[in-house]
Amino acid sequence: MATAIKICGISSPDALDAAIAARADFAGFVFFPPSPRHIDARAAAALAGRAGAAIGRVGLFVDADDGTIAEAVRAGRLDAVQLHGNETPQRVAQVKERFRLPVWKALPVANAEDVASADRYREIADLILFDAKTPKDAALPGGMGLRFDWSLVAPYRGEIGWGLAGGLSPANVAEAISRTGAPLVDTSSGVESAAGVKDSDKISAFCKAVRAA
Ligand SMILES: O=C(O)c1ccccc1NCC(=O)[C@H](O)[C@H](O)COP(=O)(O)O
Repeated sequence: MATAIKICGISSPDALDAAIAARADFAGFVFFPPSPRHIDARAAAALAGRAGAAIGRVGLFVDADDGTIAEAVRAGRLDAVQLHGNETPQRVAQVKERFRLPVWKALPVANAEDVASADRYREIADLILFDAKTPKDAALPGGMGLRFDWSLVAPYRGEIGWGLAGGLSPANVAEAISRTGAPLVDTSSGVESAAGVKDSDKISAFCKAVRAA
């Protein structure tokens, strides 16, 4: 089966157009003000209108309240909600019940126990996104271009879908897929020219590399 592609942190029409032209499956919209990729509801609405049905829209939140998620779901016409903070299985279940959308739970990975913790979200989350664990004093809990030891997820046989994130780029994504068998890959800073600035050529190269893998 083809590996699905998510380009996270889309915040401009050019980046959105590049992701669609490169036939990425999902555009990630970041609703987290400290991020250089943060967009507000107005920008999300404009991007959603431009995207139409050409690409799936995943809203990324970090320990957000229902009001924040509701506004973004409406404005960005989101197809899925990605929870990238310390959300418990109970909180994931609440968000799923309240918004009636697929919920992706990001899990920070530094060791085998972190991967095993995905089991807590079984029958609750729709997809687990394994991402690199950021240092305690990091500015952001994701989107830092850090990768983790891919051999940790290679044995993962969870019952729900999963994806791989963290430091993926056009140069390493083929190797990441061949070493992990990830059904979905997610990148952000690996397709940027500066923090928060997506590079259309890198988006195109990333998607080509995934399809060639
Ligand atoms: O991208 C952000 O700014 C961000 C902020 C807060 C939480 C998560 C964030 N990004 C999460 C993603 O989905 C990224 O694609 C993932 O962490 C991989 O990022 P990168 O290592 O830069 O490819």
